[in-house]
Amino acid sequence: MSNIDHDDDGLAAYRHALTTQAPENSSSKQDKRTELRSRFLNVLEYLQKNKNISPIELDFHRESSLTATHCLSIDSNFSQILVQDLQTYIIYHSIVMITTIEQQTITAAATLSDKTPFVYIDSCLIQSTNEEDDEQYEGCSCSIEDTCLNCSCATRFGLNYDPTHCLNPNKSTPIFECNSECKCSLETCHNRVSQQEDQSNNVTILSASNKGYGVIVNKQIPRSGTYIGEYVGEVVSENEAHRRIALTKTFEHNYLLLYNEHHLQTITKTFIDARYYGNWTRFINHSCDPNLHIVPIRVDRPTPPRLAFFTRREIQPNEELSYSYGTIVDEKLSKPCFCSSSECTGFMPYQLAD
Ligand SMILES: C[S@@+](CC[C@H](N)C(=O)[O-])C[C@H]1O[C@@H](n2cnc3c(N)ncnc32)[C@H](O)[C@@H]1O
Repeated sequence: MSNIDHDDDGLAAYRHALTTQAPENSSSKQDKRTELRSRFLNVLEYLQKNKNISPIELDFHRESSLTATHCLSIDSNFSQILVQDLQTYIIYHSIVMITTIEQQTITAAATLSDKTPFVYIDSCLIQSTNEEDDEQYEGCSCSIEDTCLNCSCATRFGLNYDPTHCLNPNKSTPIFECNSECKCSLETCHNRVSQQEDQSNNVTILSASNKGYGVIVNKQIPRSGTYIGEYVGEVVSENEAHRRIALTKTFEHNYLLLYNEHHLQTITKTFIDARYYGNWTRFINHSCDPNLHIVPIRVDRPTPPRLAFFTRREIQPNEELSYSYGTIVDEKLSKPCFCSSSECTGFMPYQLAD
């Protein structure tokens, strides 16, 4: 970075605080959290006193630091990203120089002012009011070493996955995975793919030019049908979804995903909002020629389905992950699309058209 502020009115202490790792001998995650939090609050205090930072920017720093420290207790990898984000943001404002941050995270600074702070979660937040939704599926009668290739869950609607854990390419029927009532184990069962580790350790979140943030893969994903991750967030009602979308300004990123499942004459609609609570998949952008698609999966209960991303083809290192946000394009309501694929229609799908 060439844009460094060299004044040293107490800055050295803050630079030191940000560049050094939390002490290894911190006895617990809680200690690390407290330590990190106090470092960031010190930085905030410094910014407030010494720099001309607007209340909105200050709020952004405060929110990010709290989110980052909160995340530390949930997922240390991701909290690392958020912590880096906060540091990068400070660099962006030429306040301190952090030498430990990777170049690609620095690039992300360009759009950090657009970033909505959020809380990292591993599974959807569901407020169920309908008793039918709480129905637990029966389990299979397999043993703990079974592969479940032919068990009652796996064959309920035809084969779900092949023995290498890839989605059956001919799959068009609903997917039921083995559930908490089954005796089989995560280690040997082939019918628990969306319950296995996702690709979060194989991705980097970075600035994707005029799309805001995006997600690229670090290592090649060779096979079509590979499980990538689950879109998690708050599961909201249709009314609440419309209320939230009406409050979203056109220039803001939208994290509300509507998934329609058509069955005979009925449509099951699932609304998941990852704006305030989500995981890394909330950063996956739209493309008119996407390399991922969403597959609804049932594990314990009928609703809401888990919305799982699977690859549609081989994905190369550094390639951006993308899926199609929908098919309805309204040139008056849709935002311009910057996916830059040869199939690009020029417009983003209008997500909440009904
Ligand atoms: C679920 S968010 C994706 C992550 C987002 N880019 C971010 O920085 O947090 C969806 C928003 O990203 C932006 N976006 C996604 N794909 C885009 C594309 N192909 N062209 C333009 N903007 C895109 C839009 O603002 C959209 O509402």
